[in-house]
Amino acid sequence: MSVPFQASLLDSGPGLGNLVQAHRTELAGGAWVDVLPGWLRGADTLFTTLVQDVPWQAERRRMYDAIVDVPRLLAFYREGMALPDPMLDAAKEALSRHYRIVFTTAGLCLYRDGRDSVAWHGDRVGRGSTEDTCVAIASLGATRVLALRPRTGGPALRFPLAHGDLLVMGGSCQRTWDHAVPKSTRPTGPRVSIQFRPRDVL
Ligand SMILES: O=C(O)CCC(=O)C(=O)O
Ligand SMILES: [Fe+2]
Repeated sequence: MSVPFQASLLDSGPGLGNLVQAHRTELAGGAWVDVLPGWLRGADTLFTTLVQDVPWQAERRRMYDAIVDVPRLLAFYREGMALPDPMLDAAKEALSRHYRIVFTTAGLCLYRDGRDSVAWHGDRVGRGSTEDTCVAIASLGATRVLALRPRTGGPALRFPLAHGDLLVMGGSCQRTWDHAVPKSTRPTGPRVSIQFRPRDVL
Protein backbone atom coordinates (compact mmCIF):
# COMPACT_ATOMS: atom_id res chain seq x y z
CA MET A 1 0.00 0.00 0.00
CA SER A 2 1.51 3.31 -1.00
CA VAL A 3 1.80 5.89 1.73
CA PRO A 4 1.06 8.99 -0.40
CA PHE A 5 -2.19 7.42 -1.64
CA GLN A 6 -3.33 6.64 1.86
CA ALA A 7 -2.35 10.10 3.05
CA SER A 8 -4.49 11.70 0.37
CA LEU A 9 -7.44 9.58 1.45
CA LEU A 10 -7.02 10.69 5.03
CA ASP A 11 -6.57 14.40 4.53
CA SER A 12 -9.29 14.53 1.85
CA GLY A 13 -7.21 16.79 -0.38
CA PRO A 14 -8.59 18.47 -3.48
CA GLY A 15 -11.27 16.43 -5.21
CA LEU A 16 -14.77 16.35 -6.58
CA GLY A 17 -17.82 14.87 -4.95
CA ASN A 18 -20.07 12.45 -6.83
CA LEU A 19 -22.53 14.27 -9.08
CA VAL A 20 -25.00 11.40 -8.72
CA GLN A 21 -25.68 12.83 -5.26
CA ALA A 22 -26.90 16.19 -6.59
CA HIS A 23 -30.43 16.97 -5.43
CA ARG A 24 -32.83 18.04 -8.18
CA THR A 25 -35.63 20.57 -7.73
CA GLU A 26 -38.11 20.60 -10.61
CA LEU A 27 -39.33 24.11 -11.33
CA ALA A 28 -42.37 25.34 -13.25
CA GLY A 29 -42.21 25.57 -17.03
CA GLY A 30 -39.73 22.73 -17.65
CA ALA A 31 -36.86 24.19 -15.65
CA TRP A 32 -34.84 22.39 -13.00
CA VAL A 33 -32.02 23.07 -10.54
CA ASP A 34 -29.52 20.56 -9.18
CA VAL A 35 -27.66 21.36 -5.96
CA LEU A 36 -24.68 19.46 -4.55
CA PRO A 37 -23.24 20.96 -1.36
CA GLY A 38 -19.48 20.60 -0.95
CA TRP A 39 -18.87 19.34 -4.47
CA LEU A 40 -15.40 20.94 -4.66
CA ARG A 41 -13.48 19.44 -1.75
CA GLY A 42 -10.31 20.78 -0.23
CA ALA A 43 -10.88 23.93 -2.27
CA ASP A 44 -9.23 26.48 0.05
CA THR A 45 -6.09 26.55 -2.09
CA LEU A 46 -8.17 26.77 -5.27
CA PHE A 47 -10.03 29.77 -3.87
CA THR A 48 -6.80 31.56 -2.91
CA THR A 49 -5.23 30.75 -6.29
CA LEU A 50 -8.20 32.12 -8.20
CA VAL A 51 -8.46 35.32 -6.15
CA GLN A 52 -4.73 35.98 -6.57
CA ASP A 53 -3.88 34.71 -10.05
CA VAL A 54 -6.91 35.29 -12.31
CA PRO A 55 -6.59 38.48 -14.42
CA TRP A 56 -9.76 40.02 -12.96
CA GLN A 57 -11.33 42.80 -14.98
CA ALA A 58 -13.57 45.59 -13.80
CA GLU A 59 -16.18 46.28 -16.45
CA ARG A 60 -18.37 49.26 -17.16
CA ARG A 61 -21.69 48.94 -18.92
CA ARG A 62 -24.28 51.26 -20.35
CA MET A 63 -27.41 51.33 -18.24
CA TYR A 64 -30.07 53.46 -19.92
CA ASP A 65 -28.19 56.73 -20.45
CA ALA A 66 -25.49 56.22 -17.81
CA ILE A 67 -22.23 54.23 -17.82
CA VAL A 68 -22.03 52.27 -14.57
CA ASP A 69 -19.47 49.96 -12.97
CA VAL A 70 -20.45 46.31 -13.08
CA PRO A 71 -20.57 45.44 -9.36
CA ARG A 72 -18.20 42.46 -9.46
CA LEU A 73 -14.91 41.53 -11.16
CA LEU A 74 -14.93 39.21 -14.16
CA ALA A 75 -12.77 36.87 -16.19
CA PHE A 76 -13.85 34.74 -19.14
CA TYR A 77 -12.14 31.59 -20.44
CA ARG A 78 -13.30 30.86 -23.97
CA GLU A 79 -13.40 27.38 -25.48
CA GLY A 80 -9.87 25.99 -25.76
CA MET A 81 -8.29 28.49 -23.33
CA ALA A 82 -6.24 27.04 -20.48
CA LEU A 83 -8.16 27.32 -17.22
CA PRO A 84 -6.38 28.92 -14.24
CA ASP A 85 -6.27 25.70 -12.18
CA PRO A 86 -6.31 21.98 -13.13
CA MET A 87 -9.16 21.42 -10.68
CA LEU A 88 -11.37 23.48 -12.99
CA ASP A 89 -10.47 21.20 -15.92
CA ALA A 90 -11.45 18.21 -13.80
CA ALA A 91 -14.69 19.93 -12.80
CA LYS A 92 -15.57 20.74 -16.43
CA GLU A 93 -14.88 17.14 -17.50
CA ALA A 94 -16.93 15.66 -14.68
CA LEU A 95 -19.89 17.93 -15.45
CA SER A 96 -19.72 17.11 -19.16
CA ARG A 97 -19.71 13.37 -18.44
CA HIS A 98 -22.53 13.50 -15.92
CA TYR A 99 -24.88 15.83 -17.81
CA ARG A 100 -23.92 14.48 -21.27
CA ILE A 101 -23.41 18.05 -22.43
CA VAL A 102 -20.06 19.42 -23.53
CA PHE A 103 -19.25 22.35 -21.27
CA THR A 104 -16.76 24.51 -23.17
CA THR A 105 -16.39 27.88 -21.43
CA ALA A 106 -15.74 29.09 -17.89
CA GLY A 107 -16.90 32.50 -16.72
CA LEU A 108 -15.50 33.63 -13.40
CA CYS A 109 -16.94 36.28 -11.09
CA LEU A 110 -15.32 37.75 -7.99
CA TYR A 111 -17.74 39.33 -5.53
CA ARG A 112 -15.41 41.38 -3.32
CA ASP A 113 -17.95 41.90 -0.55
CA GLY A 114 -21.70 42.13 0.04
CA ARG A 115 -22.00 45.20 -2.17
CA ASP A 116 -21.03 43.17 -5.22
CA SER A 117 -23.93 41.41 -6.91
CA VAL A 118 -25.52 40.37 -10.18
CA ALA A 119 -28.94 41.73 -11.09
CA TRP A 120 -31.88 39.62 -12.28
CA HIS A 121 -31.19 38.09 -15.69
CA GLY A 122 -31.18 34.83 -17.65
CA ASP A 123 -28.14 33.59 -19.57
CA ARG A 124 -29.99 34.24 -22.80
CA VAL A 125 -27.29 35.42 -25.16
CA GLY A 126 -27.08 32.76 -27.89
CA ARG A 127 -28.81 29.41 -27.72
CA GLY A 128 -30.16 29.86 -24.19
CA SER A 129 -32.80 32.24 -25.53
CA THR A 130 -34.49 29.57 -27.64
CA GLU A 131 -33.34 26.12 -26.48
CA ASP A 132 -33.04 24.14 -23.28
CA THR A 133 -29.53 24.38 -21.95
CA CYS A 134 -27.44 23.87 -18.86
CA VAL A 135 -25.36 26.33 -16.81
CA ALA A 136 -23.32 24.90 -13.91
CA ILE A 137 -22.07 27.21 -11.14
CA ALA A 138 -19.43 26.26 -8.58
CA SER A 139 -19.14 28.62 -5.62
CA LEU A 140 -16.08 29.30 -3.46
CA GLY A 141 -15.45 31.51 -0.45
CA ALA A 142 -18.21 33.41 1.32
CA THR A 143 -21.74 32.05 1.24
CA ARG A 144 -23.99 34.05 -1.10
CA VAL A 145 -27.59 33.47 -2.13
CA LEU A 146 -28.38 32.55 -5.71
CA ALA A 147 -32.02 33.56 -6.17
CA LEU A 148 -34.32 32.30 -8.92
CA ARG A 149 -37.73 33.63 -9.93
CA PRO A 150 -40.12 32.77 -12.75
CA ARG A 151 -40.19 35.37 -15.53
CA THR A 152 -43.96 35.26 -15.45
CA GLY A 153 -43.90 36.52 -11.86
CA GLY A 154 -44.11 34.83 -8.49
CA PRO A 155 -41.96 34.44 -5.42
CA ALA A 156 -38.21 33.90 -5.63
CA LEU A 157 -36.45 30.73 -4.49
CA ARG A 158 -33.23 31.30 -2.56
CA PHE A 159 -30.30 28.89 -2.71
CA PRO A 160 -27.50 29.84 -0.28
CA LEU A 161 -24.26 28.65 -1.90
CA ALA A 162 -21.39 27.92 0.47
CA HIS A 163 -17.70 27.16 -0.15
CA GLY A 164 -17.44 24.27 -2.62
CA ASP A 165 -21.15 24.05 -3.46
CA LEU A 166 -22.46 23.33 -6.96
CA LEU A 167 -25.72 24.57 -8.49
CA VAL A 168 -26.76 23.54 -12.00
CA MET A 169 -29.61 25.24 -13.87
CA GLY A 170 -31.12 23.11 -16.61
CA GLY A 171 -34.07 22.55 -18.91
CA SER A 172 -35.82 25.79 -19.80
CA CYS A 173 -34.34 27.63 -16.78
CA GLN A 174 -32.53 30.36 -18.73
CA ARG A 175 -35.65 31.15 -20.79
CA THR A 176 -38.40 30.80 -18.23
CA TRP A 177 -36.64 31.88 -15.01
CA ASP A 178 -34.31 34.70 -14.04
CA HIS A 179 -31.49 34.42 -11.52
CA ALA A 180 -29.56 36.92 -9.41
CA VAL A 181 -27.01 37.18 -6.62
CA PRO A 182 -28.53 39.91 -4.41
CA LYS A 183 -26.45 42.36 -2.44
CA SER A 184 -26.01 41.60 1.25
CA THR A 185 -25.88 44.16 4.05
CA ARG A 186 -24.16 41.67 6.38
CA PRO A 187 -20.36 41.66 6.66
CA THR A 188 -19.47 39.38 3.73
CA GLY A 189 -16.08 38.15 2.61
CA PRO A 190 -15.10 37.56 -1.01
CA ARG A 191 -16.78 34.91 -3.14
CA VAL A 192 -15.67 33.44 -6.46
CA SER A 193 -18.17 31.76 -8.77
CA ILE A 194 -17.24 29.66 -11.77
CA GLN A 195 -19.92 29.24 -14.45
CA PHE A 196 -19.43 26.40 -16.90
CA ARG A 197 -21.48 26.77 -20.07
CA PRO A 198 -21.82 24.83 -23.33
CA ARG A 199 -20.85 26.39 -26.66
CA ASP A 200 -22.97 29.39 -27.72
CA VAL A 201 -24.54 29.92 -24.30
CA LEU A 202 -23.66 33.17 -22.52
O1 LIG B 1 -22.13 34.19 -9.48
C1 LIG B 1 -23.10 33.49 -9.70
O2 LIG B 1 -23.39 32.54 -8.99
C2 LIG B 1 -24.02 33.80 -10.86
C3 LIG B 1 -23.35 34.52 -11.99
C4 LIG B 1 -24.24 34.67 -13.19
O3 LIG B 1 -25.42 34.47 -13.12
C5 LIG B 1 -23.67 35.01 -14.50
O4 LIG B 1 -22.49 35.40 -14.56
O5 LIG B 1 -24.39 34.91 -15.50
FE1 LIG C 1 -26.27 34.17 -15.07
